[in-house]
Amino acid sequence: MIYTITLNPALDHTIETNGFNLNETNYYQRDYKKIGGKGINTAIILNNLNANVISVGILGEENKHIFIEEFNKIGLSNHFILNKGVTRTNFKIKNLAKKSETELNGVGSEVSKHTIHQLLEFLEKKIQPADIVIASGSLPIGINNNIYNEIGNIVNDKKGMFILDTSKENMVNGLKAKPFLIKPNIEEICEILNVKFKEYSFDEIQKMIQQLKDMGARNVLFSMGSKGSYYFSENNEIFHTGIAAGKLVNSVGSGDSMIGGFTYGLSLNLTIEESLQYASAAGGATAFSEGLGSKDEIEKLFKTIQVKRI
Ligand SMILES: Nc1ncnc2c1ncn2[C@@H]1O[C@H](COP(=O)(O)OP(=O)(O)O)[C@@H](O)[C@H]1O
Ligand SMILES: O=P(O)(O)OC[C@H]1O[C@](O)(COP(=O)(O)O)[C@@H](O)[C@@H]1O
Repeated sequence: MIYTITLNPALDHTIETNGFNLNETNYYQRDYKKIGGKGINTAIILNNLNANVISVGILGEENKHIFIEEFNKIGLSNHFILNKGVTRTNFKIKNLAKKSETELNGVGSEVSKHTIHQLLEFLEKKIQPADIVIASGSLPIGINNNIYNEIGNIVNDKKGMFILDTSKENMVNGLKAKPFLIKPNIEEICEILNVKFKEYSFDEIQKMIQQLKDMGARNVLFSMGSKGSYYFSENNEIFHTGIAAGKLVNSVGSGDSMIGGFTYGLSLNLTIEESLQYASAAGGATAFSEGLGSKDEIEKLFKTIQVKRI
């Protein structure tokens, strides 16, 4: 079984505008809302690919129905602990003229100790050897930044495989549980290592990846948006994966989809090259649609992805 954990889900509200000026009244052309949050996005991709996945996490009582209705519609198994208040809305402002995306994410309602305790109890009871557990995203107020370390330790005790996708101190602490995989982009690597966010040479990147491994990461999938990705394995192999060709529609969720595609390959015991092809195909399929990539699109793009051992 694959579990995805989303402690801070979001309703993603995309606003498309031909441009706007700060401190003025502006009008936008179109908007749409999708359920989101990193683990939920990854679970939807895995569900689209017909993998055995359960989406787990915390939802605000007040707008839970929006998520539950969508889970039921797409047939996604789920187990969410309900918390007082509302699940946050994250605004994604797409400037069509400038081809730029600006994100304004909510911090989320405060989560009670009892809620998080219930979630940890559920994981303790359910996780079996060889299960894959993917924990992703930021933390709402009230949750200790050591939580991904705690979850990782539960997964390790149960002999499962732990995958972690988060940032800053949540990642620094989570790395102590030695996750099988992390998938940072350059901005996240800079935040974790506390260095300036800028362009780095490949040699510098390799040193930064080694630092992440020294902190606990076993394998690192370094994603670079439309420049593809590098996979640095625990056996010191390096693979470069190219991207699918297509028209960018909305890249929100591409990173989460990439983790979904890669995990799909892992769950089927595919080769590392094939898993990387699924990772890039899923990321691309999502980038080329308003929501998340469909099975048909991912399978179609899969065949076009080049993976090269460096
Ligand atoms: N415009 C794009 N065209 C094709 N593939 C893309 C595009 N944007 C993202 N992807 C795919 O999705 C992966 C993850 O995207 P990325 O933007 O790096 O993630 P994140 O949102 O976590 O920073 C990329 O490595 C690539 O394979
Ligand atoms: O939990 P965080 O880090 O605040 O991020 C949540 C946001 O990230 C997303 O999961 C998208 O993430 P990616 O674009 O990195 O795949 C959105 O659905 C959501 O709004």
